[in-house]
Amino acid sequence: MPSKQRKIAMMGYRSVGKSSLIIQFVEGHFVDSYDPTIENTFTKFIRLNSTEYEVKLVDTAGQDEYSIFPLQYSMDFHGYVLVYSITSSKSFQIVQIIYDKLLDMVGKIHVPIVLVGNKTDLHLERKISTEEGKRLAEKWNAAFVETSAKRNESVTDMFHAMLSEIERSDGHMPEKNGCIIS
Ligand SMILES: Nc1nc2c(ncn2[C@@H]2O[C@H](COP(=O)(O)OP(=O)(O)OP(=O)(O)O)[C@@H](O)[C@H]2O)c(=O)[nH]1
Repeated sequence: MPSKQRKIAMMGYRSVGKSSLIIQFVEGHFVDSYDPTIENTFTKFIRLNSTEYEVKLVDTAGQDEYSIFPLQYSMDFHGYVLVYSITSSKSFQIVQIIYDKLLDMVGKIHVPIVLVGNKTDLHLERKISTEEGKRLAEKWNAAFVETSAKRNESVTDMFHAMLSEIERSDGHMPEKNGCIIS
């Protein structure tokens, strides 16, 4: 069987770790330096639940409250990973603004989304509790994962959760009562 093609956008405030999560997942290492992204696309083949996927991950430029939702990300995407850093309240606000704009632009009631709280290794600097993240994901009917790109914690789970959300919205998986990995 040919592999299923999936196109996923990574969105969120600046410096929350979008590129680091993708690079950890695709290349298996952590980049300590910070190089702001304009746009990059990565491809990875994954086997999950006996299905072969060709996953295209689009790493987008960090957004803020003033950014206009880029039109090109409202079409042809199967799912969205919305990332904040658990050390940044601002990034948690921004992810909610991005969500509202995304729903307006896509024009569908349900969009497959995984909410990701990254940088769990920085627990002494934590500003957003796991509970707050979970509550927001429940409100959106999205999956929720806390990750550390640095320590490679739950990074694979997070991308698998994204593929499962997409299958679910295609009607290929049972309805869930909140998919939470933390
Ligand atoms: N401690 C820690 N640092 C991280 C983690 N993930 C990313 N970083 C660091 O955070 C900084 C920003 O990471 P990026 O992956 O470039 O963030 P980004 O969201 O792609 O940034 P933009 O391109 O500006 O949107 C870098 O210095 C990373 O090394 C993590 O899990 N833990």
